[in-house]
Formats: sequence, structure tokens, C-alpha cells
Amino acid sequence: MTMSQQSNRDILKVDGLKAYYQMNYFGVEREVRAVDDITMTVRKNEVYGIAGESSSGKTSFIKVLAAAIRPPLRVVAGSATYAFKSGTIDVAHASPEEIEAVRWKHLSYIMQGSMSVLNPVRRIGKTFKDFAQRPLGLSGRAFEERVVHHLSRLKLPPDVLKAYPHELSGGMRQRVTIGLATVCHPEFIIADEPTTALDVVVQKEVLSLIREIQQDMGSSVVFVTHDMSVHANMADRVGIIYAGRLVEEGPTRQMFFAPKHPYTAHLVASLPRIGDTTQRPALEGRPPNLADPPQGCRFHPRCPLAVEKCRTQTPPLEEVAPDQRSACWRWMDVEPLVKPSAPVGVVA
Ligand SMILES: Nc1ncnc2c1ncn2[C@@H]1O[C@H](COP(=O)(O)OP(=O)(O)OP(=O)(O)O)[C@@H](O)[C@H]1O
Repeated sequence: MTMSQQSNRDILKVDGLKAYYQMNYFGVEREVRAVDDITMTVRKNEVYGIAGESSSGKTSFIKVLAAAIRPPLRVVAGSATYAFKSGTIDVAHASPEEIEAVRWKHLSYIMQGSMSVLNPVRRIGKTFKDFAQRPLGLSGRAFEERVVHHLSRLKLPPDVLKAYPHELSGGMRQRVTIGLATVCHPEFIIADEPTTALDVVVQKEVLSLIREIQQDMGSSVVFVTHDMSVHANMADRVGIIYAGRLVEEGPTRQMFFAPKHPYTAHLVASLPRIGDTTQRPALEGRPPNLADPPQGCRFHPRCPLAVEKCRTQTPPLEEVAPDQRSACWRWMDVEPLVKPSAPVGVVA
């Protein structure tokens, strides 16, 4: 794909992406359709939040975006094309060498659990060298100064470079991970549950740090969390994934107060609010088994609005309001379960 086909404001275009776990147990083929036909874009300089219940395919999706997939997960269709300053790259089909060339400098990934990226037997300073020295093209003193300066922005003392991961607190380790992911000033940052496992105070600190760095550098961020209050506070736009599909996306406020998909309405209503004691109907059931998803709209077995058509025909993701797309045959009948007057993002 060339730049001219991709809108100038977009940095990432995902087109008809399908990524399945393909396994073979004693001769029996099994396929889990974790990402099943997702089309969306991410704009330059925006924070795009991805939400959805456990096992909906969020991590699998952003693994493809982060060019971090390994068998049994395979891209079976579609593309994920970045328009970086250095050129365009479809990470769903790029070679390891092509990915290596954009990794950290243009595209970085903050994985679930900070320990997964930090080598327990390597000092933090060495890990910074492994990650960042080559992409930054600096050596010796200049490289060290750059890293120390970056760490200071993250309120980390230079001493952490001498430490081993286990010598740091969880919050410090998470800041180190963010430091690694941002030191090369990447154009695109992907973060998977960047704050789970941290206490609430550290969570807030880490999130405002990611936001601050994103604004300073003009980067785009895609992050995943099932915590709707984090979306309310962080995201410019939110995309909701259900059973491997993007079922709704739109500007954060609209998603909270004027959702056009019944699943979104339930998800945002699950966020506790100060002073709001309204009883809301709980969403019954569980997301479907992605080895054998239901026909039609995958949400229909749990949907209070489902009609016959929903059981047989897949609703397309269509624009239903300015900048808002929903994949629901009955989007016009979706009632918000949250009042616009209620403060958003307050976790009890
Ligand atoms: N290594 C794997 N092999 C086979 N199936 C997998 C593997 N990893 C994930 N899956 C399946 O793929 C589907 C999507 O999982 P994924 O981890 O992407 O969901 P998620 O929305 O990120 O969930 P969570 O919020 O729990 O992290 C699930 O059905 C899951 O069981």
C-alpha cells in the first residue's frame, strides 16, 4: 500500500484482518478465530483504547499490530499497514528483517506484565543497550546521557541502570518498561494492560506518564484494558471487541453516553460512579467459544435486543453517528444505560 491510498491523518490502517490459532492435537485440527475480520484505522497523535471481556481477542489483535505473533497464532487474511516517516510497512506480512528495522524506533510494545520484557539476569542498563543503542545510533557517553535524561522524565534515578529487575518495586519496573518503549521516541506505542497488577496510585501515575509522553512526542498509542475507567480517562477513541470482532468504535464520550451497540451499553454501565446507585441489569452468559462461534451477530445469544435477523446475518460495522461505527442491526434502539450527568472514570 502507498501513502496516497492511506489518509494523511492515519498512521495505521487495519484491513479485513483475520488471525487464528491453528492447532493440531493428535491429528485433530482446531482453529480459534481470535481476530476475525477487523477493519479500523488509528490516527496520528491519538490514543485509541481497546476494550472487551476476557478472551475476546484483544491481546491477539494487538500482538498482530505489534508484529509480535508466534505460532500457533497466524495471520490468515488482511493487513495491518503503518505509514511511518521512514515508509509504509504491512506488519502482518513483513519479514523479520523489515520488522527489526521499525521495532522500538517507530513501533514499540509495552507487553502485559513488565517482567516479560526485562531479563531477570541482566542489569537494566544492559537491557537499555540491547533495545535502544542501535535504533538511536548513539554510543558511549551520548547514549548514556540520553537514557539518563529519559529516565529522569519518568522520575527514575540513574541508579536503576545498575539494578537488576528484582531489586525494583513493581511500579518502578513498569516505569522502566515504559522508558524502554519510549526512549527511541517511537511514532506508535502499543500497550497491553499497562497498569494491571499495579496499585491504584501507581496506576494513575503510569497512565498519566504514557499520556504525557504521547503528547510530547506526538505519537499514537493503542492500549488494551478491560478497565473502563482507564478508557474514560485516557482514550480519545474507544474500540470494543467482542468475540474476535470490532463491534463498535467512536469518540470516548459518545461511547459512554450514546453507545450504539447493546454490548457497549453494558460494558460502560459496569463502571462504578460516585453517588450513582441505579441498579442495572447484569449481562448474562459468557462470550462464545471462538473455535465454534455462533452464526450471525456473535453477541445475539446474550443480547436483549436480538431478533431473528441477528441470528442469521452478520451486521456490518457502519457509521451510525459522526465518527462512530457500530455493527448492530438494531443500533437505533440501543438505550444508553448511563446518564450524561454522571461523572465518568470514578472507580470506587
Ligand atoms: N496460545 C494460544 N493457543 C490457543 N488459543 C489461544 C492462545 N492464546 C489465546 N488463545 C485463545 O484466543 C482467544 C482470544 O484470546 P486473547 O488472549 O486474545 O483475548 P483477550 O481479550 O486479550 O483476553 P484477556 O483480557 O483475558 O487477556 C481466546 O479464546 C483464547 O482462549
